[in-house]
Amino acid sequence: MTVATAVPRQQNRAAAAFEYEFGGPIGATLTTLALPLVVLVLAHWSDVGRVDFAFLSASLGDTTNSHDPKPFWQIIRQNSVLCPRCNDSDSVSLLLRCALGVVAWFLFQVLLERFLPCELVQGSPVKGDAKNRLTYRINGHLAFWVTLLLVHAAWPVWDANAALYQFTTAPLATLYKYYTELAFVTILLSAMASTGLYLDSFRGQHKILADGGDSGNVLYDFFIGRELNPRIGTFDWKEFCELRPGLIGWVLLNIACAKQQYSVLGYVTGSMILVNVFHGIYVWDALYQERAILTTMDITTDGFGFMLLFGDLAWVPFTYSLQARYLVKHDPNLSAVALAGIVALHILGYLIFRGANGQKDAFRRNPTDPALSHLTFLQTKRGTKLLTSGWWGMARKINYTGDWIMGLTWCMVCGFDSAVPYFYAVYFFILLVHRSIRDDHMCSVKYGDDWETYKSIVPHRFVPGVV
Ligand SMILES: NC(=O)C1=CN([C@@H]2O[C@H](COP(=O)(O)OP(=O)(O)OC[C@H]3O[C@@H](n4cnc5c(N)ncnc54)[C@H](OP(=O)(O)O)[C@@H]3O)[C@@H](O)[C@H]2O)C=CC1
Ligand SMILES: CC(C)=CCC[C@@H](C)[C@H]1CC=C2C3=C(CC[C@@]21C)[C@@]1(C)CC[C@H](O)C(C)(C)[C@@H]1CC3
Repeated sequence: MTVATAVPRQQNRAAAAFEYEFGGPIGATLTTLALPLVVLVLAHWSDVGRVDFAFLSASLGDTTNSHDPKPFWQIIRQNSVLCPRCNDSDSVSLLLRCALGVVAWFLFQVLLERFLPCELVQGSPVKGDAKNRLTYRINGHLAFWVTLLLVHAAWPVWDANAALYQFTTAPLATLYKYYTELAFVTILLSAMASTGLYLDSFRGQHKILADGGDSGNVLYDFFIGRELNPRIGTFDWKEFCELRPGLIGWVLLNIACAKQQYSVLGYVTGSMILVNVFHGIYVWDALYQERAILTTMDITTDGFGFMLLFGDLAWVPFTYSLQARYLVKHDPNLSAVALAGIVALHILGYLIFRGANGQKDAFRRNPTDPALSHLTFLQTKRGTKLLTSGWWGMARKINYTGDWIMGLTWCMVCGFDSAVPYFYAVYFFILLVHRSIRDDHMCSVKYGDDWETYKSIVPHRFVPGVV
C-alpha cells in the first residue's frame, strides 16, 4: 500500500492555493471583530438573566442592575474613556484600575510559573522533527493551589471556623463588580499582545511558523497566528496562556459570583455550589494533567494568534463563567433529585473525557506501557501508532463527547428558565464539531492512507454506532 507523502504547505504553496480555514481573511476578520462584542453582550445577558437588546436602543442597559458601577455600555454611552466627550473621571479611573489589575494578574501568574518548583518535560517533536523538542516548565497545578491560597489568605484572614458561607469582605466581590469592565480591558490587552506577537514573528530567522499561519494575508495571519511556539527564553507564551491566567481566572470569577450571590441572597444556592465544583474540577484536571496539553493540536500544530490568545485570556474566563454570573441573581430552585441527576450525568461525562484523554496521552508518552498492553493499534508509515481499541476504538473523538456532556450539565444546573446559560452548550457543540473536522483533515495529511484505514476500523466520530 503506498502512502501519500504529506508535503508541508510552504513547499507546496507554489503548486496550490493556500488552504484557508475559518472562512479565510474575511471570516477571520469578522470573527476577530465579533467575538469581543459577544463576550460583553453575554456578560450583560447573564446579569439580567435574559436575551436583551435594550442596551442597543436609546434606553440604556438594564436599570435593575443592582451592582455598581454601571454596566460597560452605560459607561461607553456616558462619557467613558472611549467617548470624545469624556468627562466622567470615574470611568477613566475604573478602566485604568481594571487594566492594572489584569496586567498584575498576568504578571503574578508569570512569577508563579517562573519561580515555583517545576518538572521539566519535553514536548512532541516540533513539526515532526525528532531532533527538535521544546522543554516546558510543568508547575500549573502548584500555581493553581498557591493562587487560591493567597487570594483567600492574603487579605483579611478567612476565618476557617466561620460557617461555610461567612465570607470575609475579600476583594473577590470587587472582582465580580468590575466583571464587565475587566472583560473589556482584557480583550483590549489581548488584541495589543496579539499585535506584538504577530509583529515579533517577522523578526529573526529562528522563528518556526505554523503550517496554517503563513498565508501572507495580514488579517488572516493575525487571527490564526504565524509563529508555532513563540517564546521569550524558556517562557512559552502558548502553553502558559492556555493553562494559567484564563483558566485560574475563571475559577476566581466563579468564586466571586458565589460571594456576590451570598451578599445578595444571604446564602449560596445548590446550583451555584455545583457550578463552582464542576468548573473547579475541570480547571483542576487541566492543570493536574498539564503535560497532556503538550500533545494537543493547539500546542503541536496551531499558530499563536489573536484567536488562541483572546480565547485563552478573555473568552474562557469571561464566557465560561457565565453560568456562575447568571446564578448570582437567578436561583432555579432545582430539587435535590434534579441536582443529583445532573451530578450523575456530569460524572459520566468526566469519566469519558478523562478516560479517553488519559489513555491517548499515556499511549503517546509510552506505547509499550504494560498497562496498555491489552489495547490494539494501527502501525502507521509516519511512525506513530493509532489506537484502534479502548476509548479510541469506540469513536474517533469520544473525548469531545465526554467534554460536551460535562458542558451540558454546567448549563442544566442553571435550570430551564432562560436560554442564556445554554450558550455554552451551543457554542461548544459548534467548536468541537469544527475542531474535529480540522483535526480529521490534519490527521489525513499526517497519516495519508493509514488515516483512511483507521477510519474504516473506527467509523464513528462522537457516539459509537451512531455518528
Ligand atoms: N473546553 C474547551 O473549550 C475545549 C476543550 N477541548 C478538549 O481538549 C481535549 C483535547 O482535544 P484536542 O486538543 O482537540 O485534541 P485531541 O486530544 O482530540 O487529540 C487529537 C490528536 O490525537 C492524535 N490521535 C487521534 N486519534 C488517535 C488514536 N486513535 N490513537 C492515538 N492518537 C490519536 C492525533 O495526533 P498525533 O497522532 O499527531 O499524536 C490527533 O491530531 C478534548 O477532550 C477536548 O474536548 C478542546 C478544545 C476546547
Ligand atoms: C471562539 C474562540 C475564541 C475560540 C478559541 C478556542 C479556545 C477558547 C479553545 C481552543 C482550545 C482550548 C482548550 C482549552 C480551553 C479552550 C481553548 C483555549 C482547554 C485548556 C480546556 C481544559 C481542558 O482540560 C484542555 C486542557 C484539554 C483544553 C485544551 C484546549
